[in-house]
Amino acid sequence: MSKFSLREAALHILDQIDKNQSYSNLLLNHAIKKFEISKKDTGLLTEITYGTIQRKMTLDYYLEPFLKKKIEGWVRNLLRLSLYQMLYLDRVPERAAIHEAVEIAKKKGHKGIAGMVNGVLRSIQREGVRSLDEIEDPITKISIGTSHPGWLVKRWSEHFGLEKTKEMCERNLIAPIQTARVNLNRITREEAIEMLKEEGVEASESHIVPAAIRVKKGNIAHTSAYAEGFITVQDESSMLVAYALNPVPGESVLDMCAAPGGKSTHIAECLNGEGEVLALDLHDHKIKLINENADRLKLKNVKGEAMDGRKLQEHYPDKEFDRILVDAPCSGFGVLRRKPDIKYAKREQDLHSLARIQQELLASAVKSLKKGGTLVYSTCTVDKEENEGTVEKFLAGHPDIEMKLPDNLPEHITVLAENNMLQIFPQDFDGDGFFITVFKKN
Ligand SMILES: C[S@@+](CC[C@H](N)C(=O)[O-])C[C@H]1O[C@@H](n2cnc3c(N)ncnc32)[C@H](O)[C@@H]1O
Repeated sequence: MSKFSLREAALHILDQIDKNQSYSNLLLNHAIKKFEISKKDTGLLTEITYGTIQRKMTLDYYLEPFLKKKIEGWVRNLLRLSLYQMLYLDRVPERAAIHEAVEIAKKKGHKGIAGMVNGVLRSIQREGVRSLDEIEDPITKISIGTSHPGWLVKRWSEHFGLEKTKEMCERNLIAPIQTARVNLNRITREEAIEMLKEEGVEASESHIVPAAIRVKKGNIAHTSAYAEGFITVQDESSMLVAYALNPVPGESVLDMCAAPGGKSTHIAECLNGEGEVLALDLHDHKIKLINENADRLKLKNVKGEAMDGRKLQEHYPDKEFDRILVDAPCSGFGVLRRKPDIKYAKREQDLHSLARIQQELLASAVKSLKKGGTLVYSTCTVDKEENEGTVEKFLAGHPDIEMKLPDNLPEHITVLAENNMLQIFPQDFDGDGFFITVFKKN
């Protein structure tokens, strides 16, 4: 048995995020190994860690009246994760959460800290927390109530209105369902569901995306159906991108920002072995991920190459592609349910520089697109500057480019498009927030 408890592991992850700004998902996998967390405890560790990050600002609001002085570092994180359990986890008794917190405080600090942690948590247990109704300003109320930085809530409410912003912020606190793409060249969805059932995973067909299944129980990443390449873990919104690109067997396709290869492999599946996908990303270690994914799925027509997409013509001066996907680097605000730390790490000025890179990538892509070819621009974010803004600037500089409504998406998705641009919100159908636009070169 590990000599570290799962709450110590959770605390370690929270501290690492503060110190190194590392990503929670990577840290979690690392901590499970480092602290030898059992399979049984992994679920609770994930819930406590993600939940505490998700609700950090709300927890701080509740803690504030009980703190006599400013507390930072590991002690604040310990208070946050303990309060999270007390307020949001029915299956953890309050006294167990407090007892564990005091034990950790004794082990990591000294008697004084343990006494303070005990005092704060017991007072909250006795007196309860203050109401969010004390906050009058509506933006601040959403910001504190759903733990999204004030500048982001303000920006979103200017872009989408207060109601939609509130809905999105609330939805961002709910864990997403696990979905997978079935490699329809090899098996049907029914067969995939049957295979998974034999391995203890319960899944059903998605009514949103034709290749998708939704998991109700179990983890598909540990099944042989996954290991042998029958399925790929992918969000439903993300799957829509390859549909929008609509590649036809025999074509040559460029995926300009491809790692870890979720969409490159989907495109290759659509090509059914006829045609090629050139999958670029910046560094060799990322290309390795694309190649591993393609190998697992037994796809022979994906070629990974480390390259800055903005320098494509230096490497391939004469090559032209039938279809190009620019699934651009972005702020990632559509995936806050999976990567909650992003909302605190990003600053507003980061979005301006991302928008510049997105425009440069599109400008490079279009140079290598055949006449009559299709270009798709997508992001996993919900932001007008990076999405509509980037598209408008791109169109203004490229009179030979025309935007069109994606014509290969299910109708219940196409209706969400406005001015031919598709912005999916996490509350639309439980998929990630995504933006998809299709262009034609005349
Ligand atoms: C949204 S992710 C791509 C996800 C991928 N399409 C998938 O579905 O698995 C964006 C990727 O763009 C890459 N990237 C950033 N700047 C780039 C550039 N100048 N050229 C090529 N790739 C770039 C990042 O390394 C990152 O892997």
